[in-house]
Amino acid sequence: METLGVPSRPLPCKSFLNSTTRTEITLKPGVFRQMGVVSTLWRQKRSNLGSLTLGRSVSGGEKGGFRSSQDGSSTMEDKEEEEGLLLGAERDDSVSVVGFHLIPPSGDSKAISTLDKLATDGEEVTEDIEREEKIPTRVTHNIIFVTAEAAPYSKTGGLGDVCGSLPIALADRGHRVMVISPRYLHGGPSDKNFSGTSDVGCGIKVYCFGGAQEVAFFHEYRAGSLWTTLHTTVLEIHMVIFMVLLVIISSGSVYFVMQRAEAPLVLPLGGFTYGEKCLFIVNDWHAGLVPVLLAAKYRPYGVYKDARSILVIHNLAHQGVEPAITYKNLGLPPEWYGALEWVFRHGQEHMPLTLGYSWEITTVEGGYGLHELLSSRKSVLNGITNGVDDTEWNPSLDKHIPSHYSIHDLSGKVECKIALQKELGLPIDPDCPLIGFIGRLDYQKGIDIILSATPELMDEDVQFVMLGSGEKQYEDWMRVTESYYKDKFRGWVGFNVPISHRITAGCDILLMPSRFEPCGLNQLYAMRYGTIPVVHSTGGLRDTVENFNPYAQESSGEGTGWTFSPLSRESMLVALKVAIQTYREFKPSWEGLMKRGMKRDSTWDNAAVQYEQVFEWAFIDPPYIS
Ligand SMILES: Nc1ncnc2c1ncn2[C@@H]1O[C@H](COP(=O)(O)OP(=O)(O)O[C@H]2O[C@H](CO)[C@@H](O)[C@H](O)[C@H]2O)[C@@H](O)[C@H]1O
Repeated sequence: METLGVPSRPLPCKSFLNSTTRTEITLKPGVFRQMGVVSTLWRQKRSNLGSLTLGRSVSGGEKGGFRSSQDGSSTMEDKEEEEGLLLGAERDDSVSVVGFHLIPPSGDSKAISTLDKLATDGEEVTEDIEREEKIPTRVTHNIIFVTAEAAPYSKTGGLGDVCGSLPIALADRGHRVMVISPRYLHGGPSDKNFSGTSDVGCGIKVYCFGGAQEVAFFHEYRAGSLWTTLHTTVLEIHMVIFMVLLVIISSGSVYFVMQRAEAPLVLPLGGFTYGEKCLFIVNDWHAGLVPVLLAAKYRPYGVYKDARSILVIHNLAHQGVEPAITYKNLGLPPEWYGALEWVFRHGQEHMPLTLGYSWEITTVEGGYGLHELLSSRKSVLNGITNGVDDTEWNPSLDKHIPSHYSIHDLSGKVECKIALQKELGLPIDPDCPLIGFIGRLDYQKGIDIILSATPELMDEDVQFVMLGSGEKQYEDWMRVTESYYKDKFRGWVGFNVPISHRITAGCDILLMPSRFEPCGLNQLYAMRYGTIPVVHSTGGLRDTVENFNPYAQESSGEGTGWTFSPLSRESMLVALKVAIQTYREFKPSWEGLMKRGMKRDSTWDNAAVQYEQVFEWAFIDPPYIS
């Protein structure tokens, strides 16, 4: 069998960006979710710099270093770079490459060896660390997150939150974690999110859409510990932001570039690479080709033969459906077409859903055409509830809110409410129930239900604030409604993280009538802030919000909010009115609701433990090799 990918001799590694001229050519803010992407792209006049791609063909492979070929294949180049660090392969007993070490260009024998540092084989047992409250990690892995968004670098919704927090939680549990995400530059203030990253010094070339896409990697090492008071584990997490340097023909190709799986093999992060015995966590459709690439382009040549991949579905409704020609443009082997072939059916309506999301997506209503496929894979389909990043969403530390508070002293919450009313120009009235909504303005979030119920809701003595952006019809509706109900309604059109924190802290009730909700984060944040969720009983909302029962526990009550079903204007209004009445007339019950929500254990560490269980299962079966 031809073996590709991992050079047996030192691999050149040098930045494309050194000694080059960059010209900014395109600027188009990304609408990541619906595929309209693209970040700022750079055109580069390149000098004769080293490059690397891996792929199927090995023509010309008798030479030394890698070089790319037009069909997406890889060849090796004999020209070694005159400057820069070289990488030497390290192999385990089965001669599989498990990592690389750095060799100075001079060939100095004092190369940095990784053998004693590198945890690549997924079998290493971590040392017993003093963790009083955490379930200890049994096995550590080299984990590669591939994602279109990762906060704080980029975020348009919950995907950014998860991929900003879960990697840190896993790193804190002893795993070596890398996050690969695009470097979106828009020429606006958000560009500064990337200012802490620096050029790794390794570029690769990816052939797709009929041309070479030159990719540079930027890196930021994030150290620290979420649990510094409990123990002193040093986090090791590498944020790898890549930048595509040539014109992208198709907006989706930026995601394809993101998925080319060379980064663990070529990037000498922290002095050594991740190696090929790693675990890819690929998120949503943007990263969905990684398992296909592993199986079709790497494993047949012995590369990544011990790697595993896990697809995390955050939202099945968005699938990045492309015309068939895209497959050819990606340069994937024709025999693998069947792995991707699927015809999108337009116009599917959602029925109200009643059980957890991992079950919902195996049904006709929730599967968006993939229910049969997912049903056939039920044995490897698991549902994990997201967590709350305590460094970001914590009412006693939150840098975005005017007063801090905790379960032991709630007085700051009313101050947050008053400040919010002031900021929004609403009448200041700490006793008036203040209802909030935060989210994308689209069909998933049940905005149409809110729209139909608002006139009746406005008959009540309440205030209502909505923060969101999305479909223009709903944005327009928010503006009109605000001008109509000046003393009661505020519609903040836009994406604004600080305001989202102040609404979460200042409101009494958070409304989420989502048509479907894979997990949902805002209800978790709300409960953490003593804000009572009123939610449609679906997916993750149903899993996380416990319906209020005032008579339980010898009349001291139980539950953390209200869940209503079916999804209709009427049932939502009933739930809201009961919540409003409870707020006004049953203060002790309300405080009980607040405190139970605030006490909920929603740490990312909990979720990370469940992910580790899935990792364990993923490594039991051998990977598919064609
Ligand atoms: N206008 C605005 N301004 C500021 N912040 C805003 C905002 N609109 C939304 N946000 C923020 O974006 C995030 C939204 O996360 P959600 O999980 O609620 O929904 P989303 O549908 O994006 O995520 C998908 O992925 C996540 C992650 O798995 C699942 O929880 C979810 O069910 C699934 O639909 C929250 O942090 C929220 O505060």
